[in-house]
Amino acid sequence: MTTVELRDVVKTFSSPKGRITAVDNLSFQAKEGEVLGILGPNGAGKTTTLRMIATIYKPDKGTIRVEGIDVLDNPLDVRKRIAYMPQEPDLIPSLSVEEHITYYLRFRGFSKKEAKKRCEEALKSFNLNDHRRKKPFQLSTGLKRRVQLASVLSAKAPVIFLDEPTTGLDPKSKRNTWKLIKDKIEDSGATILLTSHDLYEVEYLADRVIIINNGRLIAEGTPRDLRKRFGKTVKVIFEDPILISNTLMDEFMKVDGIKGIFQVSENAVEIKLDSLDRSINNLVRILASKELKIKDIVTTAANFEDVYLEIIENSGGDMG
Ligand SMILES: Nc1ncnc2c1ncn2[C@@H]1O[C@H](COP(=O)(O)OP(=O)(O)OP(=O)(O)O)[C@@H](O)[C@H]1O
Repeated sequence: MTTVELRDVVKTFSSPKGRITAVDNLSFQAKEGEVLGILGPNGAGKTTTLRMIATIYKPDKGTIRVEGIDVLDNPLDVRKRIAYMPQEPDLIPSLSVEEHITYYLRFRGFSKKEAKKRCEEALKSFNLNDHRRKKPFQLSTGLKRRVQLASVLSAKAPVIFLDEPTTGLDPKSKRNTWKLIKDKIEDSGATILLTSHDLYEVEYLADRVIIINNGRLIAEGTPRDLRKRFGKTVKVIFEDPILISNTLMDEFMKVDGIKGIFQVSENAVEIKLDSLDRSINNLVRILASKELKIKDIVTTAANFEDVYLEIIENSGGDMG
């Protein structure tokens, strides 16, 4: 079932330089139980989009629905369906861990009894029992994040925003937090909208990603699909050792679609193509014409970060 749906959404702001189009005819959907990564350089329009879904901003044009409810028709009902974990750990300094979780659940509309019960469950399942009476100043950044996650996830909202959930964490705490998020959201059934500049995080957590630049959707798919679609480097392994002389290099570089050639071992080269679909035939043709004995041609696994940067670059956009 579709939980979040945006159709042709436009949002403009006035600025000293005139009107800025922050979100430009954006359409996308997120399904129940899906983790949707929202990627894009600084200023791409991610926060504005999330704020419109959360009914903080009103779209100028287009429709946004959360569980079928239009954000303009019934903003309060939409808000009730969304739990938000902000970028900065926003724990209230005077509250202990257990007070914070209970307070958050009370604020989300749970009765005192239900909030207490859910808090106990959260303390147990997020391994926070030993820290339950500590105040934020006694907690590491990783633990503060865990308290935030415990609060947000125990509210059982159908839509959860995770805004840069591991910013400021060291690599080990980051990995622990990713694992925790993955474990806890797996059977929550919630739709998670995840924004992050950490491409490894997104690849690990997201089922699907959308990439936004200048307010527009420029790519959409699973991280794996995008890697396949945009990863354009092939490794050619020859039967015999080969030396890529300058003359041979020039000949390769003249072929339509070949953007670079690098010797990676005595019998292998990596070749960067401008499109895997279109250019592979030209590559095979030139290799055949040289009578080089080929052992194997493999698409090298493009790293998701390279793929992302390439997508942004191809969209003609500013890199942030
Ligand atoms: N309240 C506002 N008033 C005026 N302009 C705004 C406002 N909010 C955002 N903008 C502008 O809209 C554009 C999109 O900004 P937005 O914050 O949505 O980008 P973002 O993708 O979230 O960036 P980041 O990754 O840096 O958080 C930017 O040009 C920004 O300056």
